[in-house]
Amino acid sequence: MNTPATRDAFEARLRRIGAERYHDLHPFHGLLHGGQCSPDQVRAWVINRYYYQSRIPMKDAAFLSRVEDPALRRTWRSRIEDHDGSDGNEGGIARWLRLASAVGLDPDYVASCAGVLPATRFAVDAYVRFVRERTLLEAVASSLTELFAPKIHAERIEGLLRNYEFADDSSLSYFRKRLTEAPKDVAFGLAWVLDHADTADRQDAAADALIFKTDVLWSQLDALHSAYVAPARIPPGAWRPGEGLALARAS
Ligand SMILES: O=C(O)c1cc(C(=O)O)c2c(n1)C(=O)C(=O)c1cc(C(=O)O)[nH]c1-2
Repeated sequence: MNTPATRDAFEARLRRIGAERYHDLHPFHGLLHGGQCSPDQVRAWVINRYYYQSRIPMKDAAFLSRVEDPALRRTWRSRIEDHDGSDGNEGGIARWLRLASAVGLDPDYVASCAGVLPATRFAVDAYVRFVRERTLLEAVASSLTELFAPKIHAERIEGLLRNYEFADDSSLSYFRKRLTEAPKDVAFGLAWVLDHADTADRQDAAADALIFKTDVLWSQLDALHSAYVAPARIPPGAWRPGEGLALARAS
């Protein structure tokens, strides 16, 4: 049997996956953060990314339903509240819909998930299914893309504020809040994975789960780029510019 890598070497392997494959490297993020997206391209991103946001608490609920350890459940359940809200905290989904309004979309339209690209659905649904069906180690490891998220959230806040009129403290509050939520989640998740990936096979499985998750994120941006960046190829049934606008702006 292969001997496992040391804790430090294994952590370095996970971080290398992020350095090579995380979606901060995707050209669509370059366009978005650099101010080169049209209002409709920003809207398409907001609509499709909402689908990811809306499924995150569902995948965390799927995870919780499989955990037998009350201590692990107690720690993990705050992830659901971070998105769904709780007393005194409006939650990430409501904050995302504030962003939708700020870019001129009807939040009810966005929340309906009508117009989400088929490939976005396939990728995101695959993530929920992965967490429901694979080992707990693979499920936790797949959330570790969040190791790399604070950097992209900080870049996004800075880039959107600099380049787009809709961007202000209210419309970007989702990302500002994630800057404190994500590090707490991921510190726990990383320690848990390092503790539980105690054989070479388990380390390989955890690394593969993280790679799978980088693919889930990358595919969503591929779908957006293909549909909405010239030469745009919007699939049948997906959002078309002019649809789902807030009434005041549509007239
Ligand atoms: O904006 C981003 O690039 C980004 C990436 C990720 C991620 O790496 O999966 C998450 C988020 N944001 C995020 O806001 C979020 O709540 C979140 C939860 C999770 C997860 O897998 O449980 N990832 C992410």
